[in-house]
Amino acid sequence: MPGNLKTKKVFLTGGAQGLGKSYVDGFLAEGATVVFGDINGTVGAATEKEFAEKYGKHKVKFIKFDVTDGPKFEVVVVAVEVVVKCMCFQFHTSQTGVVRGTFLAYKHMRKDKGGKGGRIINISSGFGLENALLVPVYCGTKHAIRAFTSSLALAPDVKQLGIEFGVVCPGPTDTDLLRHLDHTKVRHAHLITPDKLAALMSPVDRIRCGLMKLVHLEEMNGAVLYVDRNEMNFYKMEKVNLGENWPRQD
Ligand SMILES: NC(=O)C1=CN([C@@H]2O[C@H](COP(=O)(O)OP(=O)(O)OC[C@H]3O[C@@H](n4cnc5c(N)ncnc54)[C@H](O)[C@@H]3O)[C@@H](O)[C@H]2O)C=CC1
Ligand SMILES: CCCCCC(=O)CC\C=C/C=C/C=C/[C@@H](O)[C@@H](O)CCCC(=O)O
Repeated sequence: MPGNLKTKKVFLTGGAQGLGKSYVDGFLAEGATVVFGDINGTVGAATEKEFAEKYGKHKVKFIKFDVTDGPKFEVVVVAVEVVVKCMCFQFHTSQTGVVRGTFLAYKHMRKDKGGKGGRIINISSGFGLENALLVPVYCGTKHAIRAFTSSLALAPDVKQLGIEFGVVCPGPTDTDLLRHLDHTKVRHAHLITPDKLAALMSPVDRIRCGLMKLVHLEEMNGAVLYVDRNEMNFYKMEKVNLGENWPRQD
């Protein structure tokens, strides 16, 4: 359980804007030191400046990188661990980045290899829990992220290694992703008008509250949080995978 975050170092990806930026803000507000990466150097630098003014220069650092760039990702994760030697959270915006980043963080945090343990939180979506006629590819990647992370949480040695895995599944949220949705790429786009979509969105703060609730769980391993403007619930994965984990433990 992280308890007081003042001594914690948090690492996030996709932190320049939108939900990632809001998460950076949430951790900084609780006193953590945050390193965040993003592919967008201009917006990332502006976000770093904004938070450095609000929370202090030494509390926040931005690194421009693409989560699909393996070698750079490794350097970033290693650097964070070496510099701060403490727990690490991470968030990703692409599936390749999620898988690679999760294994890198796992490798550097595991206690049996000299790490300090920590929590790895991946960002899925409400579409990682249900099907989505309009965006099947996106939906498939979000299911993959959710299932990948929940499957890692099943490992019998996680306690011993000091690592916990959790997932956040936000509902529709007011960020550029939805505000600037390219309707030509959405299948059967007539089924949802921009007005209807806008009415469903939560403010980013609402999702950040959910994330911080997950972060403060006494035991986080295996937690899957769904949060939208009306609901904030932890789900048991049995609901999604029909009650079976493979291989079965009977
Ligand atoms: N906005 C929404 O309704 C929901 C969003 N999500 C998820 O939350 C996450 C964040 O989404 P939003 O804040 O809405 O999007 P956004 O588009 O506002 O922000 C995404 C950030 O990720 C960065 N990024 C993109 N590709 C990158 C890469 N290869 N390497 C490093 N950084 C990269 C972008 O530069 C940007 O700063 C995504 O995983 C999204 O699928 C989940 C459910 C709902
Ligand atoms: C319970 C509902 C929760 C929904 C939360 C979300 O994740 C909202 C995101 C909704 C739409 C996202 C669309 C993303 C689209 C682009 O990546 C686009 O290029 C998709 C390509 C088409 C496809 O996925 O098949």
